[in-house]
Amino acid sequence: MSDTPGAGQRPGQRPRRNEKGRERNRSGERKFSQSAPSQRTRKADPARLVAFEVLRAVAAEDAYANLVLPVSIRKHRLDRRDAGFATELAYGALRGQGTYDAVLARCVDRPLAQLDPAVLDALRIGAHQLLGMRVPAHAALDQTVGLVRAVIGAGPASLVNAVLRKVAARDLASWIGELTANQTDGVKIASLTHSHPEWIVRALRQSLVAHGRTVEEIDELLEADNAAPVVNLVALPGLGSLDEALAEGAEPGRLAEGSAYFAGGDVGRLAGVREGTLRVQDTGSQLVARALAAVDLLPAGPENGAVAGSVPAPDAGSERWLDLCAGPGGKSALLAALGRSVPATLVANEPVPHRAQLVRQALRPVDGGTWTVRVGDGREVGQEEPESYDRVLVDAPCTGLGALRRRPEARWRRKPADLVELAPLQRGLLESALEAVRPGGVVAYVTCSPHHAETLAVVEDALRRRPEMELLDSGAALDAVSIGGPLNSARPAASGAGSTAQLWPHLHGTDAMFLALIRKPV
Ligand SMILES: C[S@@+](CC[C@H](N)C(=O)[O-])C[C@H]1O[C@@H](n2cnc3c(N)ncnc32)[C@H](O)[C@@H]1O
Repeated sequence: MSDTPGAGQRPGQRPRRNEKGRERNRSGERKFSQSAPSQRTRKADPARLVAFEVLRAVAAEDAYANLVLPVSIRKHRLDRRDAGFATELAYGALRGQGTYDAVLARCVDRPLAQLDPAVLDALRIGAHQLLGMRVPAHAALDQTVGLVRAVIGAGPASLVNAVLRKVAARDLASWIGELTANQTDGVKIASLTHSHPEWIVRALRQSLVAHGRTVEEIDELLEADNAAPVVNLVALPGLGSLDEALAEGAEPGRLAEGSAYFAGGDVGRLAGVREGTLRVQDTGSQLVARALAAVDLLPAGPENGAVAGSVPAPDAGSERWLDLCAGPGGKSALLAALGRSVPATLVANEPVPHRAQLVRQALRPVDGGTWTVRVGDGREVGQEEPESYDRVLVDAPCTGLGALRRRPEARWRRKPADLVELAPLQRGLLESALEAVRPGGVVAYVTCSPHHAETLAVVEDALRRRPEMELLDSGAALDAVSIGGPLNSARPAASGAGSTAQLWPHLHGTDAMFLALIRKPV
């Protein structure tokens, strides 16, 4: 189905979309509207308007796309198909911004920075429909120009029309060929081809090598960042069930026990999700939490009894667990549920009050009395409660370079300076965790970034400062909780003892989670 008058649809009529939210293209050819400008679409298609609002909020208000998108979808009362189309359009335009801006720069007669930012966002939305989605060219043009006419004005609408016609003259492969024709620098080529900032391409190439992979994998890794991730679910052990999700078409997870992949749209319609016993959580996050919960401890000596303080007093024989950086509580909820059968009590620490509230909400389905939320700086816990915990998770604040596929705008917002700012915090948190863990207990240092500076460099520094600590075989610990066989994620330590582990979107279909398990000697 097309949405131009000549193809059976009146101006302003909403385009029809198929089950996946894609607009239908009867002929598959690229055609433009033959109607006079006065007859063309004057109203904004609500799905495109939603995508446009998301891009505007991201650019002008520093908003997070995943937070503003559902609000805008609700405001414009999009049905499921239109919501799918708006999501693909907004996220795709944000992810593809680097490549699309390079294309647009070839089609606009002035530097892009001199365009009205709203017009530039509309052009990005048009470019993604033309180059990244299979929207018929006439529909992409007519509807995007209609959007601009309705929300920005007639003058910009003509500019957008002229520019998008030039964009539509080639397909994406042909544009990339054109953009990279005279390039010899592999980083620049990958950056233009896969729409990542050059510094991130460079950092991810180095990360692959640092974690024992090869630089040749970079294209696959960057491609994986650009694919919309399927929603991963976890049923809290002993509390939740996958049955309803599986009945709704979810597929059983291939790597983590109790997990599933859900491509069926809004998870909020699942009762388990509403109750909090079935949670959206990346499989990589599930695996690192499970690895910490399952890894062997050494028995504490008799003099190593835990200090009470604010920690819930456990029964004799039970364990005390600490999640040092808990907000918004995804891993806390899984750990607390896993701890029920140990039994273990959990302290979930988070310094940001509204995030601490999210942790409480996440923990609500788990029996009260087995967990507490501490609101404070994790760097102080080690001194306040030395040698108090059996297992400590440090899911450190990081750049999130391993979760770019989930946060479409993040790659443009992150800066190399963030690494410098985060480094002392990451080191301070790991140091505090190593203080807080009891002899024979284990600390898991985790990031959703594979960047050398926030993974290996932090762990190697800590082990240099405390050579008595034992790096465990973190790769084997992940394999032990994998239901899909060995993950091949280990990087043996330079010292020869133990390994760190790194998961990858292009290999494991997970976020690029890093894990180092460190045991304190008895
Ligand atoms: C990567 S997130 C943790 C994600 C969480 N573990 C989950 O699975 O939902 C890092 C968290 O550390 C928190 N944080 C920042 N500074 C901190 C500090 N000084 N001490 C403890 N946590 C901190 C952030 O507010 C953020 O909520």
